[in-house]
Amino acid sequence: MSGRTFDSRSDEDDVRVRPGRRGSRPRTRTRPSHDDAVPGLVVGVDRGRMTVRVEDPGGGHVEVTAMRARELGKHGVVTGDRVRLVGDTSGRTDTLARIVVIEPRATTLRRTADDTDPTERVVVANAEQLVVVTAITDPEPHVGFLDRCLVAAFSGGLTPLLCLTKADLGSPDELLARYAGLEVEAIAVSRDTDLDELQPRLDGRISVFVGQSGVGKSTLVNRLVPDAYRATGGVSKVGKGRHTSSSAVLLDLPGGGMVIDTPGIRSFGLADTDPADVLAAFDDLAAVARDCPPLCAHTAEDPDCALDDWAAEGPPARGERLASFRRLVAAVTQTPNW
Ligand SMILES: Nc1nc2c(ncn2[C@@H]2O[C@H](COP(=O)(O)OP(=O)(O)OP(=O)(O)O)[C@@H](O)[C@H]2O)c(=O)[nH]1
Ligand SMILES: [Zn+2]
Repeated sequence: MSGRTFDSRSDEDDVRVRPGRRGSRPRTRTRPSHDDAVPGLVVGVDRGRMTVRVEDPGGGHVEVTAMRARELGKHGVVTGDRVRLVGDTSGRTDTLARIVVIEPRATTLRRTADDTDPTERVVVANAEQLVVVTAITDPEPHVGFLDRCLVAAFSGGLTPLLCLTKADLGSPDELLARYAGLEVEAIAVSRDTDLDELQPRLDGRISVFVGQSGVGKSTLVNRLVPDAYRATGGVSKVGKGRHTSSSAVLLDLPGGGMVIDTPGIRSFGLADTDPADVLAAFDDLAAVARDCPPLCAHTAEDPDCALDDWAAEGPPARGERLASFRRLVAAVTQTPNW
């Protein structure tokens, strides 16, 4: 009698549906479905080890140490990523889980690694707001840095918020005037006054804080998140606090919401960002720019840029807004002065 015996399954049978629960998805050897992988939020990354927050059945959460599974290929995992884990997700000491899925990112904060590597990399995922911390004085504001931060926010889908520190040392008016045309929200704070204006803007949202050295960012984060233990005043941060890596760390605000502090991220080099990404963040200008000639780069040198007519025909505020927009577009192509 010819025909197949029970032992003569084809290779295909091996990778197709195994008999099992009705309605279950086909399981294949090559592409595991990860239906049973556990969801988590990456709260810190340190030399290839991720700290991932996973809900526990009791309504709290545990922090699980995890590595990236090889199947993710080149896809990096960053703080703020929503991921799925397999393996030991108990969070017990000396256990290690594997990250098998990185969920699509709602926003991305990108920058170049340093002045020798011109590739933009994602440094934080899924933050809603970019809080750009700058001192009114001591150190003097670095406007190129601020402009590039704003571009990074606009092009990555984050809402920027300027936080001007050391308000006890000077007036914020000059800085504020510079950003008036952009309609970017700004708040002045100082170490000795309350944070009543800032706090409601952070509640319930994920905000990533960036700032150059000495601006008072650690002082501020410590006040917002009392158990953050960020080192201040130039003291080394290594060994202080729960997370000791130099990468971005996610911290819970007592009133709800989260802060992502970025101790190792003090500059923003942009390389792959396109001026069109900046334009997309300015609804009013983008609508006008539809009348521009093809290939118009919307700079002051483009002779028929529709934005020039729009500014000339309206109140002076339009001119300020256009000038600010063009400054940001120029910042995209600037070589950063770190
Ligand atoms: N006058 C004044 N000084 C402040 C204020 N906030 C912070 N400082 C001082 O500014 C210095 C820098 O503060 P940090 O909080 O360490 O600044 P940082 O931005 O974290 O800088 P790094 O520690 O280099 O990362 C410290 O000497 C602080 O005491 C403020 O509101 N007013
Ligand atoms: Zn144009």
